[in-house]
Amino acid sequence: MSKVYVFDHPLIQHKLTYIRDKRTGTKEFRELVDEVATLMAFEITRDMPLEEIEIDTPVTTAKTKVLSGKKIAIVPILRAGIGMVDGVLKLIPAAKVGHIGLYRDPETLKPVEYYAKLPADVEERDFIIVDPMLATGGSAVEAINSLKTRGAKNIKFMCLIAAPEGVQAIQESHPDVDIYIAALDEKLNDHGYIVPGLGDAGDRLFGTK
Ligand SMILES: O=P(O)(O)OC[C@H]1O[C@H](OP(=O)(O)OP(=O)(O)O)[C@H](O)[C@@H]1O
Ligand SMILES: O=c1cc[nH]c(=O)[nH]1
Ligand SMILES: [Mg+2]
Repeated sequence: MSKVYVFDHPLIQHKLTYIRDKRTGTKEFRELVDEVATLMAFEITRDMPLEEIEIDTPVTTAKTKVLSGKKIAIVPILRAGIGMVDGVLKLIPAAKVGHIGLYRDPETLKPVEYYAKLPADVEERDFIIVDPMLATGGSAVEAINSLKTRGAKNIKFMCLIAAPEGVQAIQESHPDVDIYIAALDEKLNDHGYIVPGLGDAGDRLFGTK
């Protein structure tokens, strides 16, 4: 069963309040999403493997630790996931970036894939899928399917706000994928929007509404 981690650090909660606020404009919304993505990346990398090396400090020789060079790929679900990429790259600058293009059909709420491009060495990489919203879970489940079909084995899913329905959908379809969220909201409304949520993440990021 997928584990669910809620990163409710005070800084994340504070920034999320302004992300949710409908008075927050595009520029500030984008900056805040970027900042929260960085803070979440700090938490999500806690289990990165280390190895011991020996170095000379100005005082003595010391055995100390460095990252053991695990290969990471960040995969935003287009469009809204793009808003989280740079924030994660600030902490994992050597990561490769793949893209999965999906939109949710407004009538059926089912995801429609229109693009996929991943790093060539898919099987050797650990993937972090990023998308601000996990609503019905249709897009996340489809993005994970898409990665697995192309050979990905180790996948994490990271979002800002999740609905219980979306968490359940990932857990049922992909119990090997752990879920990292900043807030678990109450429910979905009749249009499949998260309540209280933040509205349409893509539109708020890119100023398209
Ligand atoms: O869990 P679900 O019910 O599938 O909904 C979540 C998806 O909906 C939004 O994308 P949207 O379809 O609005 O596309 P956009 O990013 O291009 O705006 C969001 O960024 C997720 O990808
Ligand atoms: O609340 C929601 C649900 C899906 N997609 C969004 O951008 N917001
Ligand atoms: Mg959208």
